[in-house]
Amino acid sequence: MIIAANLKTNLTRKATHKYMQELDSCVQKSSQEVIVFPAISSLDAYKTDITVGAQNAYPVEKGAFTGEIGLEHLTEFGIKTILIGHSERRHILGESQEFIAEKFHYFKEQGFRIIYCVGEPLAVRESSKEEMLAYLYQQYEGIDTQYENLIIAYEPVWAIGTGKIPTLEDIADIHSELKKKSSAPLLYGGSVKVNNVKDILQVENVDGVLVGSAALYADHFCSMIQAAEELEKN
Ligand SMILES: O=C[C@H](O)COP(=O)(O)O
Repeated sequence: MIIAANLKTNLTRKATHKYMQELDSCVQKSSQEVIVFPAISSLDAYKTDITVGAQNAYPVEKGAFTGEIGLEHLTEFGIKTILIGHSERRHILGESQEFIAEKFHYFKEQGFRIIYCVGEPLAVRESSKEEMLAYLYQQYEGIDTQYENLIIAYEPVWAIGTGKIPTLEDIADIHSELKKKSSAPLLYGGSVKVNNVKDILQVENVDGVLVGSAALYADHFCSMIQAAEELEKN
């Protein structure tokens, strides 16, 4: 399974080094694929089996894009994994589908592993299933859903950082619909915690999880990796 941590705007470089060190011993004992997305200023060439990814980068090698980083900055640390389309970039930072697709194509051309996020806000969730799926499918526009290095993460916006999650039946239903769009591994994200990860990982068509706040503590994140490990052994 794929167990990913998005550290967002948390953990300094020093704290991230400590975090990676703590996590490393956990990952050594596991056969799960573990990916960590540190804050941009905490990117580094970590000596670890954990895949380190970028939460964001501008689709350019380098240039005049104040406040952004480009391919050159990722290459310095051997980073070949990137998160694209996260709801915080769509809804807080105002990234359009067109720009997200541009980023996707740039990093696809560079052969990056892309974790591509889709998800609906609460108002859309409360509309009909058809409207909700239409909203989600619009987030696939301009994206190569057959890209071999693609992982998709379904993250309902209203479940992110709120402690609310869809029912397991709803996750199963939406994941089965999304699998029709792409056979890429499909992660669930949004309020995944130590106490619900096992149930979520057992839902059909859930190939892993993308965890935010509950992954900020290495021991909590490690418990989630162990939960996935136990499920695979049984
Ligand atoms: O990328 C991760 C998601 O936004 C989930 O965040 P959360 O686990 O804090 O709800």
